[in-house]
Amino acid sequence: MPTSKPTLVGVTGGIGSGKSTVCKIFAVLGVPVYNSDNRAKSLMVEDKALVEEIKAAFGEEAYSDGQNLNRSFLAKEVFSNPSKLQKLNSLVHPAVGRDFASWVAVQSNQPYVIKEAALLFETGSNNSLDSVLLVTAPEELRVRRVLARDPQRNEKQVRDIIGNQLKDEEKKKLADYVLNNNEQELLVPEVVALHEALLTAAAKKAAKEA
Ligand SMILES: CC(C)(COP(=O)(O)OP(=O)(O)OC[C@H]1O[C@@H](n2cnc3c(N)ncnc32)[C@H](O)[C@@H]1O)[C@@H](O)C(=O)NCCC(=O)NCCS
Ligand SMILES: Nc1ncnc2c1ncn2[C@@H]1O[C@H](COP(=O)(O)OP(=O)(O)OP(=O)(O)O)[C@@H](O)[C@H]1O
Repeated sequence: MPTSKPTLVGVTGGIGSGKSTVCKIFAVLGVPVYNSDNRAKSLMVEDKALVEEIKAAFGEEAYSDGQNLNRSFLAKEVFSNPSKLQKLNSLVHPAVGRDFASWVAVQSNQPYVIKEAALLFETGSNNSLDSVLLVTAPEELRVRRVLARDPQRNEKQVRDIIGNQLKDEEKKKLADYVLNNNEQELLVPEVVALHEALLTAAAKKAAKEA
């Protein structure tokens, strides 16, 4: 039954696991999805204080024409340099956290909503969610998918990104649900089954709080 405060579900997974694909199916089922990666990129352009902090830390080159996020420059800077990545994370993640809270505040009458993020356990933001679904796939399949999807990245760059993310074995210990997106099972029925489980969990939580 819909509540005024929705249950908060995280969907995470390493690069190329298929979490965006899974979230597109949840969205078709009517579940509101907050895409942290996309929102982060918007905030890195729209949030003036954040823009100034990024320019101060990474130089004017972080923006092409002074205003468009220079993603390829930043990707080269941070994904092969953990301390630079940590610096960028420390600027961007608090802004995303505030933006997500404002988004949740206007999601009334929803049983549950989804926060999709490449990094959830790594940032500790799982602690403010009710449950987390981890999407996994074998690493070699993930690398192949990303190289096919992102022609601008080479294999070393993809493996560097993987190296900056928590390993699936560690994430599995922290996740409430795991979806193995290894292309051996049909994805849509698996997401529909998870949707039903999440609706049941949200209804139980709402009944307890009523
Ligand atoms: C460095 C940036 C500009 C590169 O942009 P680009 O379009 O090339 O890559 P994209 O954002 O699509 O990221 C590619 C993949 O890398 C992984 N990734 C992104 N940010 C991070 C990070 N901080 N740590 C580890 N992996 C990351 C994700 O799996 C992601 O899907 C961008 O990734 C970024 O701003 N990252 C820092 C902010 C962040 O942490 N965003 C994600 C969570 S809010
Ligand atoms: N079950 C599947 N069958 C076939 N292709 C798939 C499947 N799942 C994902 N893909 C493809 O693999 C690629 C990576 O998937 P997706 O973009 O959803 O991953 P992601 O986890 O969101 O990655 P990133 O962290 O880079 O944003 C996409 O091109 C997608 O179409």
